[in-house]
Amino acid sequence: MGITKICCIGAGYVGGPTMAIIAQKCPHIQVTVVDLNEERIAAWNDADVNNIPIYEPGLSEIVKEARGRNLFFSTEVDKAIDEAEMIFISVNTPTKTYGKGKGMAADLKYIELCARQIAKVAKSDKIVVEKSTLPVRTAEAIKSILDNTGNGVKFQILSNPEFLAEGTAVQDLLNPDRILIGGDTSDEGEKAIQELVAVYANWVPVNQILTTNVWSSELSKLTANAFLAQRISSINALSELCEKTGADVNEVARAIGMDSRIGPKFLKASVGFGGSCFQKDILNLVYIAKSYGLNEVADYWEQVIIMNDHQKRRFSNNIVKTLYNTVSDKKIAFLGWAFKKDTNDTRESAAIYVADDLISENAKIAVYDPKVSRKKVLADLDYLQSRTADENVNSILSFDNPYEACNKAHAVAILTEWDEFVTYDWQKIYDSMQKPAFVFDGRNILDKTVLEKIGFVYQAIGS
Ligand SMILES: NC(=O)C1=CN([C@@H]2O[C@H](COP(=O)(O)OP(=O)(O)OC[C@H]3O[C@@H](n4cnc5c(N)ncnc54)[C@H](O)[C@@H]3O)[C@@H](O)[C@H]2O)C=CC1
Ligand SMILES: O=C(O)[C@H]1O[C@H](OP(=O)(O)OP(=O)(O)OC[C@H]2O[C@@H](n3ccc(=O)[nH]c3=O)[C@H](O)[C@@H]2O)[C@H](O)[C@@H](O)[C@@H]1O
Repeated sequence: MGITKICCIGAGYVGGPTMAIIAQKCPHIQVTVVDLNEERIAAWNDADVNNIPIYEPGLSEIVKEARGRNLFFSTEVDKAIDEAEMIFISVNTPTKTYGKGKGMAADLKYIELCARQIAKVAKSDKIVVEKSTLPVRTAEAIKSILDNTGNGVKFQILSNPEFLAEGTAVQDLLNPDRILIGGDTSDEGEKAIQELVAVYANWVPVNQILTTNVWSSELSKLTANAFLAQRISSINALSELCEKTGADVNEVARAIGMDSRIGPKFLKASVGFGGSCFQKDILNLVYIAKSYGLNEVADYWEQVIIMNDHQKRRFSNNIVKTLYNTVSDKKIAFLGWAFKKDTNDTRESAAIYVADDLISENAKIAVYDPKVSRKKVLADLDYLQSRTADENVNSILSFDNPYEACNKAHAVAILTEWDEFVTYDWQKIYDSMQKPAFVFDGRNILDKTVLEKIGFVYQAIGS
């Protein structure tokens, strides 16, 4: 038969880019991305594609090509559900902030709302695809809602987790390492799996499309994120030991990464990993393990988060200690606020926690990030509820120009690895700063020899 109409619920960091690529690669399929957030949909529809709500290299060009042809953004959720043969659920699944599992379990209220809405609206058979990252066995709950509250139409539920990383979303979607599709092992389930395989096969080699049972697929997503984050916490744990022993973590990472069994990726020591998913997904994994009574399994994975929190705190403590045990009323310039380069996303960024610690010590934080607004920085700090919004406003200075951010600062802290930071005129920055001028490089991107020659006191992670 072949799918001709797709709907995606959730126009966020995953739904938007993923559907843009499907639309680009499958001109014969009409793709409608819906969201309750009117402002977000309006931004996706902005006549100037540079104003789409998500910054990803290469994305605006693809949206420009497909939008209005076979890619649509809308707030008419019911209409899009009704028309589509295949519905992707790509809504947020944050950590619960209330009730049972607070601070650990995934909050599935948005997922359940989607399932209920699909059940209410659907008049013809649908394939429902879990694109959001979900706890293992969520498909069971979705199926129960669809089958028991629907209009008697038949639903097939597939799990199709997304592995894209922000900042490289377009490339990751165009050339994925693999596409994972989990489904029911019945004949109908197999048929649904093949419908989704056929969509991806428009650009992904079929031998890279992996099909599994639905539980393996759901659990593989949490497992992949746990393994990736674990590598960062492992190298960050060693960075502290390097600082004590005279070893250099970059050299250690290079040496172990050349072992083909270990491999070179995800071994970059840093101020700590951020992003909307690593922490949330590991906490979710820990919660699931605990709920089955697997306490050793839970403790094992929880250590990845404990180490990451330690790494962020260690960075801020070191700034205070090095600046003669007080940062009160001192201007500390933050280069970078996003959780990694090439994205405007700040969720769980290490910068937020480091700034929070320093503001508690009465520091003034001067922020420059090429893609993050002052509004976002303040919202991130307010969310922590460490102090009043007014106090945050008084503690954060925002700049559109990095040289002004660093002017008269006591220290510069690198929080994000934006490429442009390396190209700055560091002599000019040095000349404008208070002396001694300190640089705390939370991303190990600057050249120690060059900076020390200029006169900086330079400290990196793990050396
Ligand atoms: N951000 C990332 O890089 C990745 C995220 N994921 C997973 O994908 C899922 C989505 O993540 P993001 O796109 O980052 O989230 P997001 O927060 O950027 O987007 C989710 C969107 O869903 C909308 N929404 C929520 N409930 C809705 C409803 N009932 N009807 C219509 N719209 C609704 C929200 O308004 C929001 O715009 C999460 O489960 C996440 O773990 C997976 C891989 C990568
Ligand atoms: O489920 C998700 O949301 C996604 O989570 C991560 O992607 P993302 O968080 O966008 O970005 P990463 O490149 O993984 O970086 C995460 C954090 O780790 C940090 N990091 C990464 C690599 C490294 O070696 N060291 C390090 O500190 C980054 O700076 C960043 O703060 C995964 O890489 C994706 O495969 C996954 O789809």
